Amino acid sequence: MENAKSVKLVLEDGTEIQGKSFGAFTSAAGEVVFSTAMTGYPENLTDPSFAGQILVLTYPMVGNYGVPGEDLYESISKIFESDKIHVAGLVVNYYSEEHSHWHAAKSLGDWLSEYNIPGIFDVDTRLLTKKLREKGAMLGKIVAEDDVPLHDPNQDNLVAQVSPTEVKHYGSGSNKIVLVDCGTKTNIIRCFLERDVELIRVPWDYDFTQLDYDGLFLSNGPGDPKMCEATIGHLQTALQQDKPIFGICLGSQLMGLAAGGNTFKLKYGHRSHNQPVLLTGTKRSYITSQNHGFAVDTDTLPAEWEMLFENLNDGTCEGIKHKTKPFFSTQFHPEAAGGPQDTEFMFDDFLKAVEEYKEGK
Ligand SMILES: NC(=O)CC[C@H](N)C(=O)O
Repeated sequence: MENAKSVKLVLEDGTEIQGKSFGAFTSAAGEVVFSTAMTGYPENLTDPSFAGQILVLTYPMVGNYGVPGEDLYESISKIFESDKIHVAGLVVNYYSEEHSHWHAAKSLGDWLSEYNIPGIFDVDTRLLTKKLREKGAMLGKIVAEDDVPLHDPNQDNLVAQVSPTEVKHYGSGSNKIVLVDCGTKTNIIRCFLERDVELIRVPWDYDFTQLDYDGLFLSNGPGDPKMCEATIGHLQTALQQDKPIFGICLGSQLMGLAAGGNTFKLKYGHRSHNQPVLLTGTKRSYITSQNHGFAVDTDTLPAEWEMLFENLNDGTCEGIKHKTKPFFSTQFHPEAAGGPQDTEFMFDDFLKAVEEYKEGK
């Protein structure tokens, strides 16, 4: 892009990296995290779990397939993971303003501008990632004209900012599932609606314990799971019963906390489409899509709980399960979007548990 204005990326350790502006020419602060996924920027940027984060992409060329046009299905997006861009900023190496794809409606830069989100390109994102791997995720900011203070998004209740304020109903089916929306990705809703499910989507702090349902689902979401006290409280009531519960990512962390375990912040998190996980007690591994900065500390889980999946790169917890009740979770994203769909069977496993519960098994 000729004529691109200069902007810089500043990290909390004092590092300053000069680059060029695309998207909105504005300043923004957040937590600087990296993803090694090779594709999927329309999905990543709209994933509410990225709220408050400046996303660094290691894949060297970004923007070449543009951004698809909006398309709705059951009043939710068919394409995007929510109805807006959630990242605070985007850092790439080569930005391809010229895009080409049958479904592209606009360029990545124009899309970022629409939501007033700054992008910076001409940054050696692999070198930057090595730094983030050594020092851990850092606070940082993209600075255009006006400077902004550094800001730690993990001190905010980000879930309250991205969760809906109203209850919504979707689909029809024989299994009534309550989805606690802490910032759900729409592909989770799509995965349920492709199955025999009537979905009741409720806000993060809604008292779902009063509802009539067959199974409870806890969504992904941004920030520190310990901010979700209201959800954890309601969940503790649900854990006293026997109705199946399934959680993904933040949902897995909330299940761990409600069970009495602890969560901790990972050094730099897992964000990519090729994270290997091992199903506990087997030699079976799966390649999974991930986006998280916190994890359940398996050692703190009460005796009735155990680790369901383990990350094969660093041994951290990738899901938990109750030893006797149908409560289980994945730290990774079985709904993918983007990334491999190899673990989508987790939705079938959950619905099987729901049907067995209804049959009184
Ligand atoms: N994708 C998610 O749900 C992320 C959960 C949590 N905010 C974390 O970073 O660990």
